[in-house]
Amino acid sequence: MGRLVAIEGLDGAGKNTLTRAVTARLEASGRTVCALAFPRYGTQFADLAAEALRGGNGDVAESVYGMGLLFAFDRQAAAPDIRAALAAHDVVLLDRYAASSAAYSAARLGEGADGAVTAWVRELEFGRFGLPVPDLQVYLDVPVTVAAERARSREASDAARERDAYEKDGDLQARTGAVYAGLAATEWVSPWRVHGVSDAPALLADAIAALS
Ligand SMILES: Nc1ncnc2c1ncn2[C@@H]1O[C@H](COP(=O)(O)OP(=O)(O)O)[C@@H](O)[C@H]1O
Ligand SMILES: Cc1cn([C@H]2C[C@H](O)[C@@H](COP(=O)(O)OP(=O)(O)O)O2)c(=O)[nH]c1=O
Repeated sequence: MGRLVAIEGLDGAGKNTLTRAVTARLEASGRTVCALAFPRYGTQFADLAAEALRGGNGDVAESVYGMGLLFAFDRQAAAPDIRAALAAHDVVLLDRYAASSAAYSAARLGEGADGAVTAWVRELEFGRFGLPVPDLQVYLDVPVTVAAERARSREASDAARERDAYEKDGDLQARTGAVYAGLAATEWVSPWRVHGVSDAPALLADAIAALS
């Protein structure tokens, strides 16, 4: 049975880049790795959520809990794939997982890491839906200004990566970062590790290798 590790952080923090570096390092040490990313674009619930964040699907995006349901259904639909990946690999790396819903939803509502919506996400996804609990959650702690600049330059170089409503909202990103720090400090759902902006990916890969 593999170890489940979720990489969390702001838009443009470098989650995808870190996931690839950690995968390469773990594979070089002989471990098998499967990487999955949420939202799972190209599948129904993820596409509904992405459209909503770009002004589609009526007033869905106005509802914090409504968006939380779409992202949660996306993960519920992927649960069989996560379980299959855990059965076949040493490590399954997730680029965003339930904590993304907790952080962005609490930030939108002006709540903290210990507020009502983070408890709702936890109960919905790990209680009612029975999603696999991560062995480790990683907060990629990058200053909001750095993450925003990376997201902006990515948008400029790739038309397919036009920033959505959350990505364009600097205040929301700052509040989301604060909630993530709180989730990590209180070990929301399972153990957390904070990965700093100048920490080497190898540090994280070695910590993940030590889990198994
Ligand atoms: N450690 C880093 N140093 C400099 N640039 C980075 C670093 N990590 C990521 N980037 C760049 O920042 C942008 C966003 O990175 P990405 O991994 O796609 O972020 P995320 O998946 O968190 O949205 C990309 O253009 C990427 O090349
Ligand atoms: C997975 C997930 C994402 N989000 C938010 C974070 C992002 O602002 C947005 C889109 O996800 P993101 O990972 O940024 O996708 P992209 O590949 O377009 O960069 O959705 C949630 O609010 N809850 C979730 O459960």
